[in-house]
Parts: sequence; C-alpha cells; structure tokens
Amino acid sequence: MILKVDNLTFSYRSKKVLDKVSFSIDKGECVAVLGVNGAGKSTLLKCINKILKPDGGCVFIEGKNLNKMLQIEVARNIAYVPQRANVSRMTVFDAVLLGRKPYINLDVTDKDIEIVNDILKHLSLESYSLKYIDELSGGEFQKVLIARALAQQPKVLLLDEPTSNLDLKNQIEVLDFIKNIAKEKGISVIVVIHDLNLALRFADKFILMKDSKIYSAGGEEIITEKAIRDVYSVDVEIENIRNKKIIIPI
Ligand SMILES: Nc1ncnc2c1ncn2[C@@H]1O[C@H](COP(=O)(O)OP(=O)(O)OP(=O)(O)O)[C@@H](O)[C@H]1O
Repeated sequence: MILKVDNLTFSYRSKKVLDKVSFSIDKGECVAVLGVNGAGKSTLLKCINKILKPDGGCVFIEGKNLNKMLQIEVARNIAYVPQRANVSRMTVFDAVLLGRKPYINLDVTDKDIEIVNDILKHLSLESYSLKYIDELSGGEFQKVLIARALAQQPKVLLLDEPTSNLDLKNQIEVLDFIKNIAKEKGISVIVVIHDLNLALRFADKFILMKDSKIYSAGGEEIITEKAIRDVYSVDVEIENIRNKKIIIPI
C-alpha cells in the first residue's frame, strides 16, 4: 500500500464536506473519484495534498503521516494538478521545469533538463517548449499542468478533472499516457473525473462519493445502475461492448 487515507473529516466553517473518509491505494493503481458537483471530491484531493488541513483523520504515504512532513517532502511524494491555476507569464519549458523545484538546491542540473525534455516529448509538447503559457489553448495549458506535475516525479499524482478542457483525442491520449506512466513507473494516480465512461476506460478502482461520504469503493463491479441512480439521481443502462462497460443515460 502506498497511500492510506484514514477517517478524514473536513468542514468549511459549519459545512461538513468530508465525513470520515477512508480508503487506501496500492502502487501503480489508478483510482477515479466520482460524484455529483459539490460532493467533496476537490476538497478530498486538497486535504490529501495538505493544501487544506483536515479537522480530523490522517493521510499516510508509505506509512508516514503527512502531518509530520515538511511541505517540500510532501511535494517530493505527491503532485497535484488543480482544476484551475493562475500561473505567471513564462514559457512552457520553464512552467514544466517548476515541477523540479522540490529537488533543486541551487542550480538546475542536466538531469532536471533531461526529465523536463522527456515529459514534453511524451506529451507531444516539444514544439510548444518556447511558447508562452498565456498564449496556449485551454487544452494545451491543461497538458502543461500535467507535465509539470509529472516533472515532480511523485509517488502519488492527484488530478482534478484533468480532461475537462481537452478534445476527445486528447482526453484519450492524456489519460492513456497517465495510465501507462502509472504502470511503468509505479506512480499511483487519483483522478476526479465527471465522464463515467472515460473513468471506466482509465481506472482500476473507483470511489463513489455522496453527501460528504464514500458511498462505495472498489473495482468496476461497484459501478452499477443502482449505484449511479443513488449517487447521480439519473437512470442509466449499463451495456457490455467489446468487453467494456458502457454507461448509457436513459
Ligand atoms: N473555499 C470554500 N469555502 C466554502 N465552501 C466551499 C469552498 N470550496 C468548496 N466549498 C463547498 O464545499 C462543497 C464541496 O466542494 P468541492 O469543490 O470539494 O466539491 P466537488 O465534488 O469537487 O465539486 P465539483 O464536481 O463541482 O468540482 C461544495 O458545497 C462547495 O460549495
């Protein structure tokens, strides 16, 4: 087990958003967090990454309590791609190089440059390297944020709706790329995603959130017509096409 979330509770003032949330993730596993708007999915990611301080409960990475880690140590273990990000004007290369910050002491090394170039190549961003990030399309910018997180070489990668600005081709390409890198490098990924069919294609495990709690968690078998109705209040049919579950709203 790489990550353990134990009894996490969080409130914004009097509004409870996470209520005793517990789960664990193995090395290289890809997990999709699902649920309606406002269910607490982004808050969960922010608590895992120590951006928010939970009111109760703990997060452990490889058995070590995050509360006992400095932020730089957290950053060497966990990378986070937010839904929205304000980044100052800089080139794509420099934006991705920022991901190396938790490792850079005084000078950028050849290894840092090599890691950045490698990621840019894998995400087909090489030709954008010297472009300014405020001149990119929403989808290109989203890919840069993912590249920056990967440059951090984390053990756990948290992605909040990483495909919301991407066209169909890029949605599939980016998720396949993340899945491959997760398996290849043993990175565990938690992704908040609204498209259930993309989630089914991408994830090994699923966490369904409802009313600040985990409604259910597990493999594909937990994605049932009843679960979708209970969580999303939508009637669906689930078909098996080419050995894959496909969700069709009715
Ligand atoms: N900074 C904040 N201050 C007060 N309330 C907040 C804050 N951020 C989020 N909330 C509230 O907490 C609840 C959970 O928000 P969160 O962003 O975690 O939900 P979510 O499941 O990620 O939603 P979405 O799918 O729309 O992104 C919502 O009701 C939201 O209005």
